[in-house]
Amino acid sequence: MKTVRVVVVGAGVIGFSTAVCISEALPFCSVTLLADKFSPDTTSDGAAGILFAAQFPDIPLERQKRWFKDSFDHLLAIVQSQHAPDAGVMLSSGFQIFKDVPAVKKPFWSEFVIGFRPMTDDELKRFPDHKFGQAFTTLKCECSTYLPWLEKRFRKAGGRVEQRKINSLQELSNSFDIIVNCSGLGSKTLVGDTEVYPVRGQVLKVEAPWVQHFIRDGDGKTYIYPGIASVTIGGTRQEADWRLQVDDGDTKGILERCSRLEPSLSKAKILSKWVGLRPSRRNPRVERELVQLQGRQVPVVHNYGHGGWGVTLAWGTAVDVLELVRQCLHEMSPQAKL
Ligand SMILES: Cc1cc2nc3c(=O)[nH]c(=O)nc-3n(C[C@H](O)[C@H](O)[C@H](O)COP(=O)(O)OP(=O)(O)OC[C@H]3O[C@@H](n4cnc5c(N)ncnc54)[C@H](O)[C@@H]3O)c2cc1C
Ligand SMILES: O=C([O-])CC(=O)C(=O)O
Repeated sequence: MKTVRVVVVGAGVIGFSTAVCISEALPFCSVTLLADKFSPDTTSDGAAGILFAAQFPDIPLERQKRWFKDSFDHLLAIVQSQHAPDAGVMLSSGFQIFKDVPAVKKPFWSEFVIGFRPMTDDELKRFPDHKFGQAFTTLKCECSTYLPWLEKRFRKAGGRVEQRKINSLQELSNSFDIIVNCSGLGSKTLVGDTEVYPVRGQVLKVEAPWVQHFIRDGDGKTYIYPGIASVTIGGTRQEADWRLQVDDGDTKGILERCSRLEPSLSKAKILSKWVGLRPSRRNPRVERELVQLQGRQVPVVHNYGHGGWGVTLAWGTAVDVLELVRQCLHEMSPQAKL
């Protein structure tokens, strides 16, 4: 089969996962990953990286389960291999706690994480403001280590990397046969998607090696995630807020809320403060379409809009994109064996 030129736009966790998936599975494709920002300057780099998810309203639950399971199994296999220390992935055990008993006590992903169970009354005593809790072991994927590791894996599979900003998909249509759009919040301007919007999140990294378990308030605004070299504490969820500067009021609020859950954190040294804009959308967009570019129909596969769950869903949605790229290839060349 003739070499098919594929371009993946985006060097965050969605772009690199997708590029690795395609380049490893389809060796007759030449894959280029193109982006204006690379690690450590993407949104993905600052994410806490905990594998955890909320349910999207209009995506079939079976598909969301598959996204979660594929990602979990992929990262768990890394943890269980000799690559774990280089890839920045670790197991993480802890608690999600609720001030009021939630309507759904067993989220859809509870069957994929390890040892999911309700917290005991004894465990809940530590959190007098909370009435209910879930204990489980999940994974934490630190993208500032994971992205360079994926990039090496991508290059090993023959992938090429280029740093530049694209103002329109037209710029790519002469050089590539298939365009894969993983540009996150950039899709707002790149493909004119008015549905994608920022949800600002601020987090701090603190030195607190004695904190061994994660604690997440079910409201999604307060969390403590021990990581490989530091503990990420957060956070904020500010819709349609484009500010990338650290806000001192948010820093104070994060320290107060987290110290209420884990009082020893008031003594922890702050190592860094960070703000990122979650590429949010009612549902992530994982689909293909034909776009008229420079007088011809070009297959474009989209994979963006994962909001606060991009690290969690990256590998699972990349597997779907691989299937969508296969469908594009089949339409371009129905006789080819893929
Ligand atoms: C505070 C915070 C905590 C988080 N914690 C978690 C967590 O614990 N678990 C979890 O699963 N998720 C978490 N997230 C969410 C996660 O960070 C995102 O869902 C994820 O990073 C999105 O990845 P992405 O690759 O789509 O976007 P990005 O990482 O933003 O990457 C987008 C890429 O597209 C490129 N690009 C965009 N436009 C163009 C253009 N026109 N031309 C060229 N390149 C372009 C950019 O340069 C960049 O390389 C968190 C987010 C925040 C802010
Ligand atoms: O909500 C969490 O636990 C972490 C996260 O994904 C985010 O801040 O977006």
